[in-house]
Amino acid sequence: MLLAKALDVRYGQFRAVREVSLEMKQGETIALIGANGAGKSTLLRAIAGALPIHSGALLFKQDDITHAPSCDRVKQGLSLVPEGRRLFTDMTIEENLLLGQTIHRPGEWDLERVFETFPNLVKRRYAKAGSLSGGEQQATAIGRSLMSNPELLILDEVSLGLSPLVVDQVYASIEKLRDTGTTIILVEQALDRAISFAKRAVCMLEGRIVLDKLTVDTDRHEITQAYFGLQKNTTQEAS
Ligand SMILES: Nc1ncnc2c1ncn2[C@@H]1O[C@H](COP(=O)(O)OP(=O)(O)OP(=O)(O)O)[C@@H](O)[C@H]1O
Repeated sequence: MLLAKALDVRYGQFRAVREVSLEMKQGETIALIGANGAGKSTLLRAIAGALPIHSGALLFKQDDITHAPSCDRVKQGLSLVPEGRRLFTDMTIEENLLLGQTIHRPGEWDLERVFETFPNLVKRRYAKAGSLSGGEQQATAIGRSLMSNPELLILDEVSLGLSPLVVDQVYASIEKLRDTGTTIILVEQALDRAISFAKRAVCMLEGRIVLDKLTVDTDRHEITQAYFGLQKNTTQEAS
């Protein structure tokens, strides 16, 4: 589904993502792990087309999308739920959700299904997004992505700023998506949650991937070592 070959992403002269290669199959779930500043958001934003790729190649369903604009990537089925949600605060939940549908990708997701998946949004359907709680905003941001009927859903720090109870609710929803076969890349700071959610753990350190393993083949200790750069590179083919 996704193939990244030696991706470099830069801010001016600074290489925030360095020679990252990653292959992902349909239905797979990856937890992207790493310390603050490791390059996770930069990588996800480059995959989604929100940042230019300096060098390397990116293929989605075998099409070269290295330099494709983000709207074309959404049309092809790739959708990012960005860190910080980025909702239109003066628009209602329903209006924000409908924005996800403007590209008219066919599929099973529509307003009704989003409200079924996130029942906490039903009562707030006509409320302005700016007046929502953090959890409601997160559910709206995920719902807006789902409205584009994505084949690859990228979730950047979905639990950021949410209370533990609300995080549980958001995870219950995205676990449903995972279990129905949606391909997901997720950035999650809570290591235990990341490991239990995803089939595969990919850890970044200073812009590079330093560990890439199936979660059944690794453990908290090994990931923590990679997270802090305390062991030698354990990147391997996870398939
Ligand atoms: N707009 C920017 N301009 C310049 N440097 C940036 C910019 N955004 C991020 N960086 C730098 O790029 C590096 C990677 O940042 P990035 O946000 O991708 O990391 P991250 O792993 O997502 O971190 P966090 O967990 O804190 O969100 C960091 O050194 C950061 O300071």
